[in-house]
Amino acid sequence: MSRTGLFISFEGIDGAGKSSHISEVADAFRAQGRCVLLTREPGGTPLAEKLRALLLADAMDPLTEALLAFAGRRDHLVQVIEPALARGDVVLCDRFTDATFAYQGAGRGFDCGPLAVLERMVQTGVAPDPMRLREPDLTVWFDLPPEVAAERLSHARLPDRFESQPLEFFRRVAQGYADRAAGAPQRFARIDANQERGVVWQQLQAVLVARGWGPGAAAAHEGAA
Ligand SMILES: Nc1ncnc2c1ncn2[C@@H]1O[C@H](COP(=O)(O)OP(=O)(O)OP(=O)(O)O)[C@@H](O)[C@H]1O
Ligand SMILES: Cc1cn([C@H]2C[C@H](O)[C@@H](COP(=O)(O)O)O2)c(=O)[nH]c1=O
Repeated sequence: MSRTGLFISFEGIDGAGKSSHISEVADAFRAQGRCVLLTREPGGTPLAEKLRALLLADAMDPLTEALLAFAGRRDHLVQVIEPALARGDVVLCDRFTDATFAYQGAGRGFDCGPLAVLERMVQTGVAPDPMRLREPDLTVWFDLPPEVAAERLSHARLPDRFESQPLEFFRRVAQGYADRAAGAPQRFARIDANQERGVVWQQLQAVLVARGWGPGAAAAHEGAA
């Protein structure tokens, strides 16, 4: 019996708590007998990981950032995400295209029109229906005030090129995510990330249950790939 692949992305400003919770979501799906692919953007393939290293370290203008992000995304979709979805796997991706709209669009102030053109070029021609725009089935948005995220990160690690940006940059990025969520309310689920870990996890579980992907949902995944 084949299963339908699921594509879930996790979004939010730096330090919002995505990475801390993705492995719990992976365990929840594995407990249902699902194969889970954990991946990330920028990155996810050898080529895209090289582009990630450039994006996070080298100075460049916003268009160059956007082009590198989308180039890596195309490779990631073709090499990793689409084959996993075709197998019926659950793909859990730490960031996807909403990050480009939030960081390069809202954060850097780059025009969203060309980003939307790139989104369509990069994310079509990969799914079984070549006209279909490949998007996550669900985007979990960790919403956290930038001040709280900065405080959390100050104890966590050395900042990269994005994490070193001022609070005002992250206020714009957060607004960018809010705008993306408002534009796709069925795809987005907002998590109040300004809660202790256990409460954040409870919210995540509630999102999975609401989508029919909670504990005991294995039978519901059976179907055409
Ligand atoms: N609910 C929470 N309460 C307090 N601290 C938290 C919570 N969740 C995560 N943290 C801590 O906040 C820091 C950032 O968390 P994490 O790395 O998961 O964020 P992230 O969204 O993946 O960030 P980035 O996108 O920059 O990688 C870590 O030190 C983590 O231990
Ligand atoms: C996909 C994507 C990411 N970014 C930024 C956002 C983060 O600051 C870094 C990735 O670091 P993380 O610790 O793995 O979250 O890259 C971006 O600016 N544009 C994008 O499209």
